[in-house]
Amino acid sequence: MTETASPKAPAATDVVLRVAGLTKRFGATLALDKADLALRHGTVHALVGGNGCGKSTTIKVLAGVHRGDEGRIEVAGTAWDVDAYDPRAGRAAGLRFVHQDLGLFPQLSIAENFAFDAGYPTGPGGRVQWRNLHRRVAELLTTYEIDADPRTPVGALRPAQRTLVAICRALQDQEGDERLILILDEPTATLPQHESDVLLEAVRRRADQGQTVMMVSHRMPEVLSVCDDFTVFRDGRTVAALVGQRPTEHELVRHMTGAALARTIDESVVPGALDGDTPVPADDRPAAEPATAAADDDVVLRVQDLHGGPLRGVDLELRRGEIVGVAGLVGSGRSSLLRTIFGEHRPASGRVTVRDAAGRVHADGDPRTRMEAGVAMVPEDRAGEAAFAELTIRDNLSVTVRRKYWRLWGMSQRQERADAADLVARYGVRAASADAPFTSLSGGNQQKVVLARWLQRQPSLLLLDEPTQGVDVMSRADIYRTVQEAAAGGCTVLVASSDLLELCSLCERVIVLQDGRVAAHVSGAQLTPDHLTVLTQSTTEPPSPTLQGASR
Ligand SMILES: Nc1ncnc2c1ncn2[C@@H]1O[C@H](COP(=O)(O)OP(=O)(O)OP(=O)(O)O)[C@@H](O)[C@H]1O
Repeated sequence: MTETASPKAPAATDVVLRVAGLTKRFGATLALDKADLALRHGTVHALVGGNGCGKSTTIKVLAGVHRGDEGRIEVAGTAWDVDAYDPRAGRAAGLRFVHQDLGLFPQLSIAENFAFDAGYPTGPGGRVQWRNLHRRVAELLTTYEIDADPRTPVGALRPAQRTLVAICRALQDQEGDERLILILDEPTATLPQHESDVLLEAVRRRADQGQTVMMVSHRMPEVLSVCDDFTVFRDGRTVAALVGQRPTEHELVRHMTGAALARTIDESVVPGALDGDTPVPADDRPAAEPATAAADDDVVLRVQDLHGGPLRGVDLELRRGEIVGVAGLVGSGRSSLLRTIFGEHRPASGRVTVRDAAGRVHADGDPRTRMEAGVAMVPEDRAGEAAFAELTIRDNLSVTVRRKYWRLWGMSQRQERADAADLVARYGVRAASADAPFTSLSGGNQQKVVLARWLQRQPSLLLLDEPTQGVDVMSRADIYRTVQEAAAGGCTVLVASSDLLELCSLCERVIVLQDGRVAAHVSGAQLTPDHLTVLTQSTTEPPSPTLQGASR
């Protein structure tokens, strides 16, 4: 395969969705630059590329959220110039979308979520025919092999089940119609490994039965395991269309980055992070010393018998410069642990002490006092919780270090601008300029900005919740490198992640939470994704396989 692998054009009769020469500008930003895409009937198609390369914009043009500037769209034989494209006609021709936020109402039952979309069946006098609704939804759930009762609230479902319910709902009006084309925007971004496996198996089965699926994902191993065809975007252009081929992860990354940058990543400080392997041969890892062996003045974080929310008696000690991971299923208490340490949640009982850079020990506090003590926290929902959407990228970068720009005569905008430009370059933020609005950034680039903002504070304790969710494979290597450099400089890092490979790449040791308790400490040769998968799922896992008959 060459860098701009000349696309092996799918046979015209096979193609059920074709995007040709699609261009889209947002002001000065050229988001799509004559991009092409062709989906073959009955295949799973991966649309991949770095943050900000135009994947979501393509989906949004197809869904009618944005109007394209130039190009053509063809769905099931009907073609439009983009300025005449009507998303309702696209839908009538078979396009169906499941966006990352799923658009489900967690407090409503599965059946009500279906009815919300398609309407409630009613009888004489407009009364809702609940029995009909439940029967119809139960049939659909059976077809999709979702092992759940239509009366179950969506919020009680496991994550992969929720995504499957959203998929099933999107297809409900014409279930079984092979003309439907399902478009999934990062369906597995928030799912732990075993949950994404369940989802991907279901997607694969649908394609084997004739459904066409396109998915966007930053997780290379998973697209390689499930997809038939690959389209790679770079800077808004199609740089490779790989039809019926099995590229390697390195080949895909080379297309995404251009060969020169791919070489840099190959030599990244996280060997193996692109290979889907355990990064460092397990036997070569130094076994982590038990935390209790640490000299007292070396302990930066001490958590003692912590209770509150889902947490049930957590004990933990982190030494200066350590990177420690937190693994666990959704609901195991990962995020609550980080938030309680940061002072956002008040513990019911127990104690959290933090040692600042000057060696002073601070007992429980709120987020403000924690920040003063040198603690930084990057939450999971960065765009929603951690960013100032209405401000510029520069404002978002400088907001935590504003004091340093004050001079006798006022703010030094020049210094602030120079620092912002430096951070934008260092973290590979793809933006028209640092003065662009934060909301104009792609999802992955928003995350890079929030991370950059906190890391520049040079915290003594850094709490990271899902630090690379939605971040492209190239930037992920940059982020790992930055975190490791911070740790080498004395920063202590506690990182919660559902990406077990990430934990093994980044951490010296990992604690496994189950139902709010520390179920295991893992380090040295034991620290492998497979072993962590077993530990996170053992004993307290709810019993049901999500899909009846799913082979796992
Ligand atoms: N509403 C908007 N206003 C201005 N610029 C935008 C808007 N939406 C997207 N862009 C810009 O268009 C480019 C493509 O963004 P897009 O969201 O399509 O990328 P993406 O490939 O989906 O990225 P990610 O993987 O980070 O989600 C980016 O430079 C982004 O900043």
